[in-house]
Amino acid sequence: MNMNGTPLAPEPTSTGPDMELEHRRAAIAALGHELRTLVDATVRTEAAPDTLHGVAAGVRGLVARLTGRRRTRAEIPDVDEFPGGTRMNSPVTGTGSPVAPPLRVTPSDDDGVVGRCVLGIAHEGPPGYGHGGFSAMLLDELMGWACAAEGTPAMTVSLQLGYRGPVPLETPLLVRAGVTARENRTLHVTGSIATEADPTRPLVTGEAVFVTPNPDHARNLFPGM
Ligand SMILES: CCCCC/C=C\C/C=C\C/C=C\C/C=C\CCCC(=O)SCCNC(=O)CCNC(=O)[C@H](O)C(C)(C)COP(=O)(O)OP(=O)(O)OC[C@H]1O[C@@H](n2cnc3c(N)ncnc32)[C@H](O)[C@@H]1OP(=O)(O)O
Repeated sequence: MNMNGTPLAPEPTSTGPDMELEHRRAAIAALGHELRTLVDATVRTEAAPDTLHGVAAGVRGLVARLTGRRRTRAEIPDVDEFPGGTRMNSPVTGTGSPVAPPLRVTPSDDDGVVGRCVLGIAHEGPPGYGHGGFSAMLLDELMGWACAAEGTPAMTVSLQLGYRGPVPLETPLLVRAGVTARENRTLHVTGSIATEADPTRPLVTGEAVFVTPNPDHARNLFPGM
């Protein structure tokens, strides 16, 4: 199973096309890391309006430097592995994403998968706590990884959450997900979010149904697959 690594990808160790891929991923992750720092600084700053206008102009200049071909809707980038692997710009796991925490996914000691991340002020709902929608995103994503880890990539058709306690920001979090039952193309998945410091007290629990699209449907949905 492919894992999402640390914010800055490791130094390339392979040769040829693999090295080029690692270089591209490292560059995407490096930009993502700086953008997340910018996002965090942006949502925290109390700088004067003149400073904010100056920074906005600087950012406009940076956007103009991202020239060349842009990927089209539904195109699968060559740095990605789909389905069930690295997604550099995923809003949840993507090390290149400005908004992803990003969630780092590893296999669990027991069945299923584990995700680790820290939410920041950019992910805030109630002051000091994570937005409930972000909790849903973390769980939905990790549940998808649990399906993929079993060799059956699938899409969410239903997701039910219990919010038992607020999820603290700037606190290491432990997300868990595992497939509990399957019937043909339908998978039942459960998951939870807790803090690393208190892993047995779930703050959010989830139950979901995932379905692996039939092959014709999958080809229609993901023509680039
Ligand atoms: C082999 C190709 C694999 C293709 C790759 C597929 C997915 C890969 C995607 C990501 C995997 C990678 C990593 C995971 C990362 C992130 C996870 C994020 C997850 C998401 O963010 S994902 C976005 C939100 N998600 C949607 O956008 C789905 C909208 N949906 C549909 O596009 C269709 O729904 C579809 C295509 C899923 C199935 O369509 P279909 O035509 O293939 O299948 P069909 O309709 O026949 O249903 C088959 C059986 O599911 C049962 N069923 C249906 N709905 C149900 C419900 N609500 N509750 C309980 N059971 C339900 C039926 O009752 C039937 O059961 P039965 O067979 O027993 O009668």
